[in-house]
Amino acid sequence: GGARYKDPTRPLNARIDDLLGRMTLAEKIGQMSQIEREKATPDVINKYFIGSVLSGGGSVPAANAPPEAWVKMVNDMQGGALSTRLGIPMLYGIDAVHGHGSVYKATIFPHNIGLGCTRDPELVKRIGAAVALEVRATGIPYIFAPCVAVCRDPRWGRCYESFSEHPELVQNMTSIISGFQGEIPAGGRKGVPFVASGGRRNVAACAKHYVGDGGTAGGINANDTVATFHELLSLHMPPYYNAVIRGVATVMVSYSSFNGVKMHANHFLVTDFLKKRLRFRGFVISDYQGLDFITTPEHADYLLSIKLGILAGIDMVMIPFNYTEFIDDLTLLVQNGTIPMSRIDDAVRRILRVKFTMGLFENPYADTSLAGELGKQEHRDLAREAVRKSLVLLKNGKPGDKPLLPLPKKAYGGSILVAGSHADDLGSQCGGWTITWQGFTGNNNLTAGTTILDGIKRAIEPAGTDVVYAGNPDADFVQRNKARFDYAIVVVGEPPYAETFGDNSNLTIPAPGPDVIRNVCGSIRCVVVIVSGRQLVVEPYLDAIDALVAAWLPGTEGQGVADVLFGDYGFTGKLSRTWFRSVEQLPMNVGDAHYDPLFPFGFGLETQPS
Ligand SMILES: OC[C@@H]1[C@@H](O)[C@H](O)[C@@H](O)c2nc(-c3ccccc3)cn21
Repeated sequence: GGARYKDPTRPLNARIDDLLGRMTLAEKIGQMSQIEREKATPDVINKYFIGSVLSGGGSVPAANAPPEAWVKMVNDMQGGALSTRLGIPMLYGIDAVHGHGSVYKATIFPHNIGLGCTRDPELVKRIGAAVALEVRATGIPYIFAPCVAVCRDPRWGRCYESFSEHPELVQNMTSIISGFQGEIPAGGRKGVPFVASGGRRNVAACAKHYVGDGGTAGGINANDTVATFHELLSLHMPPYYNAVIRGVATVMVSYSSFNGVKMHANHFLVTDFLKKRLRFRGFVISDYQGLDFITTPEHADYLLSIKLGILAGIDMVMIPFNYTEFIDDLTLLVQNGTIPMSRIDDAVRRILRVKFTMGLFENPYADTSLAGELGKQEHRDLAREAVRKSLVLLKNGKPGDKPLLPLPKKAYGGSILVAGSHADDLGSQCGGWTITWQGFTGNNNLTAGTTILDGIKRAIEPAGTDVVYAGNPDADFVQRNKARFDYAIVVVGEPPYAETFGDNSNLTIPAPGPDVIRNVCGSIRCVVVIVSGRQLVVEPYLDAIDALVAAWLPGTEGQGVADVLFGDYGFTGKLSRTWFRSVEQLPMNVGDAHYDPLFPFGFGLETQPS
């Protein structure tokens, strides 16, 4: 009958050995190449034996593309791969880091900083399973998630992608991997790549960014993590222990350096530690142009970059555009003996192991049968539950006052005031990695969701109470009207950002937030809700504020904020990060010898459902 590797009844390693033994160098190097979808025509995939394709942030087949369009795009590319001599299926990857963020009408869940505040690994696992279904709805089998960074400095632009500053909390949240990929069956082998259900309702995951991405000096993105090996192992490595045991299929290398050595060129940490000591058996993927950035300036010596990266132990390269240069240079390096064939074979073996294990050979094509999973109400309800559990109540009533929260749903003075830009801004409440790489602001129809203001209006009992919204009320407006309002809800915060665009050394609430707080809270009992990717400077305003809530980046289900503000549910969230008094204290993390926080790690007031 057909070639042994095509026979799913044969042992995994027999299939790998049979296929590897048939492959030319060009076919092997093709498997190690991941290109951007803009370049990935069926012909290019066929001609260069391309093994993987990605969507970078915001790279979509069309604006507001429905699931069917995604499925068609992925399947057309797959046709190019399956028509090669050996018919090895290609693997399509995308960043689904808080839901299927690039896709129109996907459910957008709270970013990881908020999920860490839920302290609920089971909830987070359920989120992983829901995200996997929404990703599969679009025909995609692989995601560049979860980020398991241990962010040690909130000045880092990616701190919201980190579950916590505390390694143990991040370790607990690796349960999301078992949601994405499926749970290893009882008695099943741990520590080997695992994707359940024959790759129909689960996706291959990616623990990132290996290692120490959250520990860079000053929180400067992609910079240098200066630490002892012991500090690295105790602070940044622990989530990878859990990820490997849970069968994570892939690991992505960090742009950052460890004590001045680029992680993308770090043979000791990638090969000796991750592959040998931790016995990681999946494949290691570079970050986007990660090889180019090994040199300064980037791409200054691509042959050297490839040599260092591949010899360090990188198996798949997120090139992602100039694939002919990569393929030609790697071919040259193998043919002149710089890179031994054994290294190439190890890389290809790992890639094939993941593709066989996840059922990609048996199910290379997607279908539209799961289209209804995208943005399904059950997933939105799950996201709303996550929003409720992620909010942290930091203050509830001034000294001597009775608590302000939960708020009454009726205002006996006739009105309540909602103020602040972030009350009515779906894009800002979602944050980065939403529809585009950097995210968006406003309520345009770029995706579907419920703003915090929408949620407040639905919670308020219609009769006899009107909700007045003012994005940026001045002192005069408040003075003239304050008697009308029983209380005010002030929602301020950060604009969306991603990666280096989020690096920030002052962490002040962006204007006009502080003015809105002062104008409103100076005259009306107020609860301030902060929508942000991290802790911000609040101490100067704290005395004027009656109640303070950290909402992080809640995503599309803004209703969850109203649920706890109005007491349908109690506040239960606990800080996943230390809330500093001032940025001069940073970095300052739980366990530090000198620890003088405004609100400590683990802090969170509770309220009872009313
Ligand atoms: O989207 C793919 C990966 C993602 O998985 C990584 O977490 C992230 O570090 C990343 N940055 C870029 C990227 C950075 C600058 C310009 C263009 C793209 C691309 N990517």
